[in-house]
Amino acid sequence: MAAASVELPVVDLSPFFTGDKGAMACATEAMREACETRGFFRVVNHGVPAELMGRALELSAAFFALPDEEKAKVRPAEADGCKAPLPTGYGQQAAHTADKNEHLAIFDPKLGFNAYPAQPAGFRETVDECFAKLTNLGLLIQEILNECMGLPPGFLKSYNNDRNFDFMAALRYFPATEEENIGFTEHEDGTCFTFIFEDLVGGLEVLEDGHWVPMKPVDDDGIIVNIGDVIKVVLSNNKMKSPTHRVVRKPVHRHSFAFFFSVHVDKWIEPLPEFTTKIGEAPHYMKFLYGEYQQLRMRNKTHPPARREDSVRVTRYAI
Ligand SMILES: O=C(O)CCC(=O)C(=O)O
Ligand SMILES: [Fe+2]
Repeated sequence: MAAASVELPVVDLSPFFTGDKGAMACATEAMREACETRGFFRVVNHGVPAELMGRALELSAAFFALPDEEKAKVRPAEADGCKAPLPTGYGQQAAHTADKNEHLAIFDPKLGFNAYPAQPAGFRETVDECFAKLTNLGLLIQEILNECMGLPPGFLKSYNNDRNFDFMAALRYFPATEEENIGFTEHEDGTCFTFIFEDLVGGLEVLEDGHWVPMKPVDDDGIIVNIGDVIKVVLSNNKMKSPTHRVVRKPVHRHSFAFFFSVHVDKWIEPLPEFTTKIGEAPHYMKFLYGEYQQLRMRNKTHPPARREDSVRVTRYAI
């Protein structure tokens, strides 16, 4: 029997735009609770126009519907010399991997890494606008998380004030077949946190108490926030959750956008004193270089280990 779908806790961000201090405190508390219990929540009144997200999904559906030869042309001008930390442009998961999706990766437009399709018209402007709006939302969520974690004001911002490693992916999942339906294998995100917005097809699932629980597709213009390994597991020394999730495929194509709020690859990551020495707790992770972790995670995709349990996860650094 299929598990009942979960409705994520909703955090209304409007007080942060109106300046209502009491309501800001309530929203912060709701976010803290969601981060500590589940690591997934939904934000509404977040400042990213619903019309913009809808347009981005429509344009990405039109792009992914193009013939493969057309899509394959969307590569950075100097594919070999491109200094982007991860592959940019169009990509499809390799046939030998379990994941069955295709994607278009977008970095901050000002870095010059991006390749955009010529068709459909308006694609570039729309995704660039999404990137800018989601970056602003990321900065706001970072500030609220800073408060949730009880850190000195502005700590997370100065911990990593380099936004050049954030990126966004437009994703399309292929329809399920009789034999298999994995769209994105189970994983935790390696980010600080991730934003997801999607069409109404569904398929995102979260592992809770050993069971896969489907998430109801968001139909209220909300954005899903998913806490990642950096802030949650490591900086907070496991106080906050970095949930295990996956995407299962449905009878029809599914479209989504994921925005990854990340850190500089040269950043050393380790549990903060606020969550260890200052409270008399032993660190649960050793110090590691973010870029190394990211590269090992990429290898999970390009050279998947024979046994799923051998995939590199943040537990590699667990003490
Ligand atoms: O497409 C989605 O809804 C989720 C994708 C995801 O989990 C990821 O890109 O890390
Ligand atoms: Fe994910």
